[in-house]
Amino acid sequence: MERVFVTRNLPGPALGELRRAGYQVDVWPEFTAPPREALLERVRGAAGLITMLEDRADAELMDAAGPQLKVIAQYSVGLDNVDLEAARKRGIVVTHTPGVLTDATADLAFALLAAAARRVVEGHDYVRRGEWKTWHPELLLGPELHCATVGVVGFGRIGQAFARRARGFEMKVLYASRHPKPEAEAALDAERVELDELLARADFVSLHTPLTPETHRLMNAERLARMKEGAVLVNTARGKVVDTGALLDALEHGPLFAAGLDVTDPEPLPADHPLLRHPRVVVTPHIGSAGMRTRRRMAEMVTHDLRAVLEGRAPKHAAVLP
Ligand SMILES: NC(=O)C1=CN([C@@H]2O[C@H](COP(=O)(O)OP(=O)(O)OC[C@H]3O[C@@H](n4cnc5c(N)ncnc54)[C@H](O)[C@@H]3O)[C@@H](O)[C@H]2O)C=CC1
Ligand SMILES: O=C(O)C(=O)CO
Repeated sequence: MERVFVTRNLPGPALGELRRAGYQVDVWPEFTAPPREALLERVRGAAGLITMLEDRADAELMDAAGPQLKVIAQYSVGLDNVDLEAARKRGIVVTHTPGVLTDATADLAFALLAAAARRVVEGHDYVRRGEWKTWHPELLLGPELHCATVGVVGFGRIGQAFARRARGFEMKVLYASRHPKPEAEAALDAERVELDELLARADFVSLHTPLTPETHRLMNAERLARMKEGAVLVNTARGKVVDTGALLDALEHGPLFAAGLDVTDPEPLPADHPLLRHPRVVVTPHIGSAGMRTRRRMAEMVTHDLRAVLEGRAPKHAAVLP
């Protein structure tokens, strides 16, 4: 019986189905990720791994698993925690979950934009503190969403889905992308511009690139300083795409009005982190894809692809096919 190690429990029936199909499914029982030593120990002898954020799937892990390891099925679309080259060299297939989580993540990005701009969390805290004494024309003013200009950085699946939501609010869409996207441009009446121009013109900037050496700290002090006065930054990509210290500085002394962050650096963000003391920073704990239906479908995708590899068929969502 082939063994599969799963680094956290998954919602829905997918793991039960994998067991019924004859696999020995070993699930890490805790809510937090396995510590490194435990991870290296538990992967030993596995033919397949289901990994996710916080699991460093590198050469050391692959070698600790052993030569029978055929597939790493990553329970996310982002693959920045997986060493794809190491997998390729060892003949290990890597799969992931593109597409299925696009709408859930775009929904959350838009929710963060609305919450940060219109001060939803700040307003809630204000009421909870018992400070709501009267209606006042100057209470908690924020920038308008409708008819604003939004800048989308990384115009792939989630970036375009976010832009579709922005169009529903009659926003003008600018995008920065390595390659032109003429079809999406036409459908969304979007304008491709250089990143610096986007930062100078957009009222709201939403980040949707993968984390790569090129996008690491893409939003550094210099770029944050180029943003429009009163702008709002939304990050549902990866925390390391933004320089956290520079972000705080841009909020306190620079042009930024507010930020909505689903991903942070560091991540998880400690409760005493200075970002959480800023009244106009809204943080969610990396829940972009956490729609109930989405997370079940992600579980189906990883288990179906994992079985495909172990049973000699082609997986549908391969990032590495040696
Ligand atoms: N917060 C969350 O829970 C989630 C976060 N994500 C993050 O969102 C990312 C994007 O996901 P998808 O849209 O599905 O990927 P995608 O591959 O469809 O889109 C990414 C786009 O970014 C572009 N890009 C890459 N480097 C760039 C650069 N330097 N400048 C401008 N554009 C650049 C790519 O060409 C591509 O068009 C994932 O890699 C992941 O890190 C994804 C899902 C959930
Ligand atoms: O899919 C991803 O990349 C995530 O961050 C979690 O769904």
